[in-house]
Amino acid sequence: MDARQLKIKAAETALEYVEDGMRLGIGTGSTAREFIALLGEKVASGFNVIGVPTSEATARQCLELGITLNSLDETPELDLTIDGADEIDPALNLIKGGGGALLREKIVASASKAMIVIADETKVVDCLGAFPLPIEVMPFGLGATRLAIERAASWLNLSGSLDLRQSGDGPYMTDGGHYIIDASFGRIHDAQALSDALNAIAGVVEHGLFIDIATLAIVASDGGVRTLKATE
Ligand SMILES: O=C(CO)[C@H](O)[C@H](O)COP(=O)(O)O
Repeated sequence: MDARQLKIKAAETALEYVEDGMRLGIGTGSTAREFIALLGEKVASGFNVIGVPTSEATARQCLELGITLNSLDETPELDLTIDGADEIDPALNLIKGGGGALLREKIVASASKAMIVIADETKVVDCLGAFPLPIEVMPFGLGATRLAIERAASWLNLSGSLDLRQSGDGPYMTDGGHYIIDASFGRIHDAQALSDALNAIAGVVEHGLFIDIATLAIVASDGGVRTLKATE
């Protein structure tokens, strides 16, 4: 199976967890896009959900498919969020934000009773960090924030390049009007400590470490689809 077929397989399985009438957080990225396409087919046949999108791109796709959308102001508590991930560790801690939507993704997933991650097998790792960690930062004070990130990382014996994500002629801009720094720290042995250190930096808006948020992962490979539950 090619990569797209694996994403569709994971998305199909995730759809089985969506019940009629659910308030649903809807993720961003190429795997989430396959899920939204399938959800759209179900909605077209009379199934009802209230979706809360995690990005403008997801909102556009949902609206094209006739999926009802609300904001988190209108619907502040969600039953379930379904989203992709860049890495998944055995405790179901994640790196997210490869698609640039990590802030809204974390807000939406945190407002949900459960979060199901959909992915192909390549996203499953023993230890987070091969994928550069996206860190969403304020454009104001970028140099100072970058230095603070470097220092915070070095206290945790982490180092590596901090690359300002680019798009076209300039820095990539998130839906929230922020920049993203992709931090290549390598293996992150203590994700909680790094999360705490990054959250303490004034110019950091959010980062792509999702700790204790995902409740289930649906992972597709050539051998079939398996579900992973968090291990302590
Ligand atoms: O976090 C994300 C977007 O911010 C995506 O869920 C993540 O990048 C995975 O994307 P894909 O399904 O395209 O591999």
